[in-house]
Amino acid sequence: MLLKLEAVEKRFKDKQVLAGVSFDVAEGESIALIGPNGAGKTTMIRSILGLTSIDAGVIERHFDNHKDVGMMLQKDLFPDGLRVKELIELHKSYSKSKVDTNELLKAGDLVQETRSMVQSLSGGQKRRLSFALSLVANPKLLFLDEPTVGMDVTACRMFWSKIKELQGQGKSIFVTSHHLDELNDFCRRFIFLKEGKVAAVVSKEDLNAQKILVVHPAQAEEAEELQRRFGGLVEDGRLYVFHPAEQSRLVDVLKERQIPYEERLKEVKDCYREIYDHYEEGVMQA
Ligand SMILES: Nc1ncnc2c1ncn2[C@@H]1O[C@H](COP(=O)(O)OP(=O)(O)OP(=O)(O)O)[C@@H](O)[C@H]1O
Repeated sequence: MLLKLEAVEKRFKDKQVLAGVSFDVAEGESIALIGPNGAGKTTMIRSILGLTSIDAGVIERHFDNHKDVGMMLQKDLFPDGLRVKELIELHKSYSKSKVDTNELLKAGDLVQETRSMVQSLSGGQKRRLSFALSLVANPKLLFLDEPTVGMDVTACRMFWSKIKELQGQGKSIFVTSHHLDELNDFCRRFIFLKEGKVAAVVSKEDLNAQKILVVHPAQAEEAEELQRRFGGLVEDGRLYVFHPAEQSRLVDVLKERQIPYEERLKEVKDCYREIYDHYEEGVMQA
């Protein structure tokens, strides 16, 4: 066990952000922390890292915060007046790291930017530099808070391929992102936060064992009528039905009425729909 949270609470003035959060993380696990804006994901990461105090509960850390942890926080804050390679070497000197600078430049896809001034980098390049810096100490545990914000498609692909390589080396990854497809592909366990509590913990195995039924009626009214009878969520004229018993009852009706539908494996975004009653990529509000 690498990390264990028990009944963790955090309040900002009269706002209860974490209201009794418990879960644990094993060595080598890749965990996604999911929730709408303001759900408390960053607060939880900052609490785990000891960057913010908690009001109640226990956080057991079976790792050394200085030696074992790499992190990409939401804001990329770098000192002025340094070139990319100089900043990497400065970080290496802090942690007495023996990791090859060229490997770090490659991990952040920054070989072309080696001599660029850090403040002249684009938003996506700064994110990639943060990622390279998170790997300086060859950490066994990585905290990545919305790592791919600002990265283009190629950079995202390279980033996740590097994450896969790190997973293969047995590193533990703890990541938040609003891009649920990325999390779906790369994480093994998904923790959903709602109203300060863990609303659900879902494993990849759980997802692979569950189906979702998506109904495409010609008329929105028909989707709503079916929702009243069989439950689920109507979104963009489609009906998503989550519960197996309701799904099989509904399929009979769909066949009878010749309404098109698809059955597919459940994905992280379907869990999001089920838990928060809505899902729209990139526009997730609490
Ligand atoms: N330092 C602070 N002082 C007061 N309130 C804060 C502070 N930090 C966070 N909050 C509040 O706590 C709540 C949770 O914020 P947090 O940043 O943890 O959410 P999040 O899930 O990471 O959101 P996002 O997806 O937008 O990054 C928000 O209502 C936020 O306004």
